[in-house]
Amino acid sequence: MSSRWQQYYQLTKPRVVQLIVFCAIIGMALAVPGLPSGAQWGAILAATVGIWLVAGAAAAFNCLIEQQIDAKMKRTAWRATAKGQLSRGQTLIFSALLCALGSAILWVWVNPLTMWLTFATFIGYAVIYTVVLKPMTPQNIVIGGASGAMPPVLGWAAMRGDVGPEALLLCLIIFLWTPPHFWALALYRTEEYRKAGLPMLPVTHGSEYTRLQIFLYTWILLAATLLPFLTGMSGWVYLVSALLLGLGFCAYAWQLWRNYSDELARSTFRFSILHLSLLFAALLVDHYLSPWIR
Ligand code: HEM
Ligand SMILES: CC(C)=CCC/C(C)=C/CC/C(C)=C/COP(=O)(O)OP(=O)(O)O
Repeated sequence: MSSRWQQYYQLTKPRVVQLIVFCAIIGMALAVPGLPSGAQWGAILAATVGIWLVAGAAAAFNCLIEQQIDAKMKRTAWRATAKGQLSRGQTLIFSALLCALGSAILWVWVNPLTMWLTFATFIGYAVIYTVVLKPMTPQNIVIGGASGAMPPVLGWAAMRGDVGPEALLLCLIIFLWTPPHFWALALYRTEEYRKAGLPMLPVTHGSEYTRLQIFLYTWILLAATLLPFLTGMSGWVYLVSALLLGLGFCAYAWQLWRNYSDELARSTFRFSILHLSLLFAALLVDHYLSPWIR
């Protein structure tokens, strides 16, 4: 890829968006009983591409708004917007084009509900979280996390044309997962956030309080991840996976609370990504295996 394309591509925060799209695909798979039919495969493809583009647009818009903040933090200073390699105008056009193209795909080949929900998610992250909440309150990622939690709802809406309780349950799981995911990172990046003037929880309330919050959230998250089994939505394969992953996350959070080190915070952050990826993979495997095992 030429370096200019690479710069634009990196603005879409590809790794984060990959997991977001994966969670949306699981939402789609769970909305269809059994294997999808020929026509459903078309909708799955269109919804995947549409959600991918709009999520990438939201990430690029975030880079546009945070150009100066990104330039102050080591983790983000390399971004083309922060370095001045891409102008505000170029970034705005790029984000608008991705958003328009993704929305059009969702409107034409999926359904209007999915388009509107995806657009609302774009506004939730790019405007409400980035512009309003992030510079204002240490609860920024708790409230703003609602938009990052939407992908299973978008996937479900794409296949069913409605918002089912099953999808809302998956949304709740990502919503509760987000605080320990982000605060683990914020713990070993506290000084960077302080310098950038952002009121992240470890900056405003200190390390120990943040670690306690992480520990409490991992337990609430573990309880919430049992709900798909308890409501009959998923089977034993999912339950065993959720218990192992959830207890693993609680164990990391306990260690982090009692014996803090930056290295442990980094490992906890990495584990959070593994946790969500495997939990959603387990939902998928369970969905196809359960009819044979029950
Ligand atoms: C408001 C909600 C969220 C916040 C504030 C947040 C924050 C962050 C931050 C700051 C990073 C960057 C780590 C780095 O530069 O090393 C990151 C990485 C990551 N996040 Fe999140 N996150 C949120 C929601 C999500 C959601 C909903 C997902 C997926 C469903 C997700 C998946 C990931 C992944 C996969 C990475 C790793 C990226 C890489 O390895 O380069 N995040 N997150
Ligand atoms: C339409 C749709 C599905 C949208 C999804 C929205 C989206 C991309 C959510 C992911 C959240 C995310 C990248 C947080 C990074 O935090 P940050 O922005 O504080 O991180 P930074 O410091 O790296 O910029």
